[in-house]
Amino acid sequence: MLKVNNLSFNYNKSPILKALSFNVKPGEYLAIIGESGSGKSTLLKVLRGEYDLNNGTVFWKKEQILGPKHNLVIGYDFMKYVAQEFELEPFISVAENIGQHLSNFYKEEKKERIAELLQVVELTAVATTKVKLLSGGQKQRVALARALAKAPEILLLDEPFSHIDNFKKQSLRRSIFKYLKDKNITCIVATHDKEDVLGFADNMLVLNNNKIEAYNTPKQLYKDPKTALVASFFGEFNIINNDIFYAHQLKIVDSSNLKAIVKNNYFKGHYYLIEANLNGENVFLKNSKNLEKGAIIYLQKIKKPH
Ligand SMILES: Nc1ncnc2c1ncn2[C@@H]1O[C@H](COP(=O)(O)OP(=O)(O)OP(=O)(O)O)[C@@H](O)[C@H]1O
Repeated sequence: MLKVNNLSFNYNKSPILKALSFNVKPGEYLAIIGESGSGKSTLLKVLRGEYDLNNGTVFWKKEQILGPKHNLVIGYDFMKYVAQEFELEPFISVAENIGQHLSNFYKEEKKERIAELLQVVELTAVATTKVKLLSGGQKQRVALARALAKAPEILLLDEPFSHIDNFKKQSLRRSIFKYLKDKNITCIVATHDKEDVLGFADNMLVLNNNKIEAYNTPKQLYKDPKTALVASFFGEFNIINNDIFYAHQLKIVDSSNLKAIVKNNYFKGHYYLIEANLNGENVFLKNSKNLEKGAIIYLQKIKKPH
């Protein structure tokens, strides 16, 4: 179990993380979300021992994670971290980068391990290509495979799919998260993208104002977002009479006391997102057809989220 107890951290005077406490079980996937600058990357770095804490403790099983004041070399062997800027060796091949820290003593095992990881990150076709010739997204996948090479107990990932194109992203996510579950690797991922979370993460931690604003399963937070920040992670939402409603929870009806004027239509594929003005406030709803600007519509809240 990763046990984070009362963790506080500042780079200088102003606090970045204040009194955070949470646990992550072996094999669990915890997603860290929050606005840009909320401290997601900082939290990952602190968890790997890159900085000394101002207060609190972090333990993995019986071992305390400590910062540079206590360790000559930053980091721990059982934990791997993939930063937003991944550091690879540009002049050697993809396979060589992945196997860089694997022992040459067991040549056959090393070869098999590299082949397995190339498959997980879907890079078998470029195994012998020099890394400097790869795209940003391919490099990101090499960094992921390299972090997995020595089978860490915990993996810390900062925006792991941010450089990867939409065609590849979904299959890659499924492949990576399945691999991590199969191998019981604990995983903490900082992300902006709900697609990294929904269907994969066991729990979600929302950082805001230096603190944990919400911590629960993605399903629970989706069904009952207590704050606008949590709701905004999942999609367009509205606050009507102090209640939060997603865009799909507003329906157009023949008449109601929620009278709105259509301002804009956005084509979204299988639906249109309609922006309308309701008593001076912007509201968003989903509709199968686009609507004329200026049209008067009546809305009904179709489902209370909780
Ligand atoms: N090395 C540093 N020294 C001083 N301040 C820093 C340092 N790194 C980050 N910060 C500050 O700490 C705060 C949190 O930054 P952090 O990168 O952890 O946020 P984040 O949530 O990961 O953001 P993003 O989603 O944009 O990556 C920001 O205000 C940032 O300016």
